[in-house]
Amino acid sequence: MATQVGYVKSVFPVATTRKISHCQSSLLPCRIGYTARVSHVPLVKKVSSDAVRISCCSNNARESDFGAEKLEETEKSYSVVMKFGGSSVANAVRMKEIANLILSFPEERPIIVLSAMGKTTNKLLLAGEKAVSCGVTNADSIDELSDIKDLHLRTVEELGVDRDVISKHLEELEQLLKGIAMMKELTPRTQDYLVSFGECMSTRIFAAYLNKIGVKARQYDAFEIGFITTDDFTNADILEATYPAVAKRLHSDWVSDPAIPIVTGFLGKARKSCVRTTLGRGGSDLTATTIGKALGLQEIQVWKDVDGVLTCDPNICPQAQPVPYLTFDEAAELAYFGAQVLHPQSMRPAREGDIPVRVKNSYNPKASGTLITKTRDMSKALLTSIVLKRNVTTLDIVSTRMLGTVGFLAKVFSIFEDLGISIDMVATSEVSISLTLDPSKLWSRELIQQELDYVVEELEKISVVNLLKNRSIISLIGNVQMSSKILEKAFQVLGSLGVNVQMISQGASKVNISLVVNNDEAEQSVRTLHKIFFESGKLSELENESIPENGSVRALS
Ligand SMILES: Nc1ncnc2c1ncn2[C@@H]1O[C@H](COP(=O)(O)OP(=O)(O)O)[C@@H](O)[C@H]1O
Ligand SMILES: N[C@@H](CC(=O)OP(=O)(O)O)C(=O)O
Repeated sequence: MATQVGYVKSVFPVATTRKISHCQSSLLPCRIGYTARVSHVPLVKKVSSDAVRISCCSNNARESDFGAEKLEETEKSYSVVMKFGGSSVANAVRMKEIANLILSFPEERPIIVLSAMGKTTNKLLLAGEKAVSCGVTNADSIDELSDIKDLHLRTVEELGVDRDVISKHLEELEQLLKGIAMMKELTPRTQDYLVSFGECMSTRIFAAYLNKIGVKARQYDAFEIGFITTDDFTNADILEATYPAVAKRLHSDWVSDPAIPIVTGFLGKARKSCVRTTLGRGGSDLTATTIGKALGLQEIQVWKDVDGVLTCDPNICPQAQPVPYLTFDEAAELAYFGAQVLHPQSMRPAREGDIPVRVKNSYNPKASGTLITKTRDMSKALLTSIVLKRNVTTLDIVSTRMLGTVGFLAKVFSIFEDLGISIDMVATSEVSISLTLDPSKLWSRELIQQELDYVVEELEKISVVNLLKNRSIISLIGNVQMSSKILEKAFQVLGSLGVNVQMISQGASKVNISLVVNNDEAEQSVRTLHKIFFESGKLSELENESIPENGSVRALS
């Protein structure tokens, strides 16, 4: 395609060197009234008073090709989004530390995303369950409500901010629990409304504290600034309309009255019913990456209570080590297959916007953490991380009719589609399919036993079905180009433990090999695999290829 040079009346507030890939279409906020030099651009279309859509059809165009002629420092908008999880803002002391941490990066122009304080979300869920249960007639008797009130009022007091910033929320929360106790009804929709109080209060307290110490901050409820989601309460998906809406709102506020935005994580607004939704547990990570993509920021930072993404869940393997670099694909597989450290959907916006994600430890900011990017040097990589997903159900579906039959797989999958049950892993042969069902999607649904019975009933019309519960998926995240080496070692380890692998699948993502084993054998298997791959020498990298002999595997187990 021939290079074209044109001029539009706009300025991009975000100065990045992000590469715009071939024929990618980006919606970027800009300010009207400035002249920007635009090259390689066959199509520039104004879509609102302060945004243009650029369709770029050049292989090598970079965002800097679209830079403003004169972009003053003061005109630059945000550079980074920093998300702090519940453990990072658990009390007044932690909030003060987080404020200092933010201020220790004076060169950044951050947007802050916060989760609810400490275990507040769990307590709100428990309070809801108690309110709806028999025997509870009044919210006053729910201990979790008292704990939530104590924590938030104590924090306000210790930070020296006005308790008015949350007093209305605490009153409303009590009223809501009274209503639930009276009606004995707690729908997923009400549950989302109930848990939203956590983030609404943490952000108000923190914004008030920053203002008190002289740092201008502004609180935002995500459901008021354009986070539009599906109406799937408790696990809503972010809709495309979110990106321009959020960018427009945050950007125009910055232009008219600059202040650090403090945004509620985890929350959105249902497109159809217009009420509050939540993005699934741990959803504040997704809020952060959505903001990162919406504003085309330089970096997305998620601050946790561990030194980054680790080689394994530290609760299973206390020796787990931080992984310095990951690709979006690796991080997404790791999150999807059960590593609590990242929300399963959170990598999607970052990958689409090609924005680096840095996972850092708010308790140990000096630790370098994990940097997640589109690509990394995989030439020496073997294994990156081991992930365990427990309580998985597997189905073995055997049909003699599958041999040479058209449409058998389609029929099987349509049965799951009709019921909205998602499948994690699939392995097929000429006459059989084995698959695993996602436990988080499965067991949170009330009708599940009936639904499973129905699935089996439907499948039995065309096959012989064997349903097996209490299984676990061990996912080996790494360089699947080296799958023979990884599997050779993994099977040596599992064989020495007497563990029978019931199913194996190597996904198209090229970064994940998943193995199904019994629940009661899973943790020991993961611990031993971790010892062999990560603790005995550097087997996780190809540089040092000396694989221990069988004997040493046994010795370690
Ligand atoms: N592979 C892993 N790497 C890092 N942490 C993990 C991993 N698997 C599980 N975890 C757990 O995830 C926790 C951090 O995630 P989370 O609690 O959601 O953080 P936050 O609430 O700060 O966002 C860690 O404390 C750790 O126990
Ligand atoms: N507070 C919500 C959302 C969240 O992201 O929390 P955290 O960042 O603490 O995992 C939850 O507990 O699920």
